[in-house]
Amino acid sequence: MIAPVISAEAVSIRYESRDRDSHLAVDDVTFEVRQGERFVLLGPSGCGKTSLLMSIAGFIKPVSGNLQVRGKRILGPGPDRAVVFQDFDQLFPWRTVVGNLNYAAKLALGLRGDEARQRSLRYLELVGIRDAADRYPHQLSGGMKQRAAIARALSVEPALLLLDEPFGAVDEITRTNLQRELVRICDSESMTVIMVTHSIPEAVYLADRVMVMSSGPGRIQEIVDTSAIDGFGHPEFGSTVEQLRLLLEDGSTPAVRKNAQGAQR
Ligand SMILES: Nc1ncnc2c1ncn2[C@@H]1O[C@H](COP(=O)(O)OP(=O)(O)OP(=O)(O)O)[C@@H](O)[C@H]1O
Repeated sequence: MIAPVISAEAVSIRYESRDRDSHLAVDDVTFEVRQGERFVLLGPSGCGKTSLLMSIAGFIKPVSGNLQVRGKRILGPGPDRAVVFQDFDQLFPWRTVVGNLNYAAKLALGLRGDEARQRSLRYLELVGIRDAADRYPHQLSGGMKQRAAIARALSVEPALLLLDEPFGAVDEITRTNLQRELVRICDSESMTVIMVTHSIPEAVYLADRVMVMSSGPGRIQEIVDTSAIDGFGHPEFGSTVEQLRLLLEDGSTPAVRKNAQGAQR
């Protein structure tokens, strides 16, 4: 049997600090993410979504539990996992925007010269900043930097893409384009995505499954199957958004609980 792309078993994350007691951010979380799946983490601010994503990226070590990528324990970051952070400053400041993408194409795909540049420009076009290709990161707005980081991550077509609220700073039209493009690329490349968002409609649109977390410390509340909903116009789109909203607000609703149980595949 093929190992899941990500397997988290009883994972807990704790922050230690000198000036206050240690803080349990994520408590005993167990889930799996399969090949080609888009798995979205949804929950109130501070429930540990970013911490969990960063531990999958290999930047944070859980205090207990077992976290594996394709059956191997995660010991640190790796080229199999591309990350787009919330932070705007993710690009190399000494390279132009297209230079940043070219460098990634060289490292990840072995592309150079015109082949790399043409590919990079295609992805910049996709996120709507083709005209800024030859600018340096400090010459871009926050939203443009974020789009460049997304273009760079998508352009190397990683096996696992980790996205932390990637579309928060972009305008509505670009956001819709990026969402659509993400779905297209994931489907055509069978790319696996784990994504944090605060937007319930975005979660329902993008996800195959939504993991709803509760806070204090972060635990899994429900894992809801949304894979049948293939667009904003799907007849169950609105009701699923509403169900997730209620789930976030006050724990659970019977309808969502029933769906979620079916979804625990
Ligand atoms: N470096 C750190 N040191 C100490 N505590 C931290 C650190 N990073 C996060 N925390 C705490 O861990 C908890 C989870 O934080 P995290 O950023 O993972 O939550 P989140 O769900 O991603 O929040 P948001 O939606 O606001 O981004 C919070 O209580 C936060 O204050």
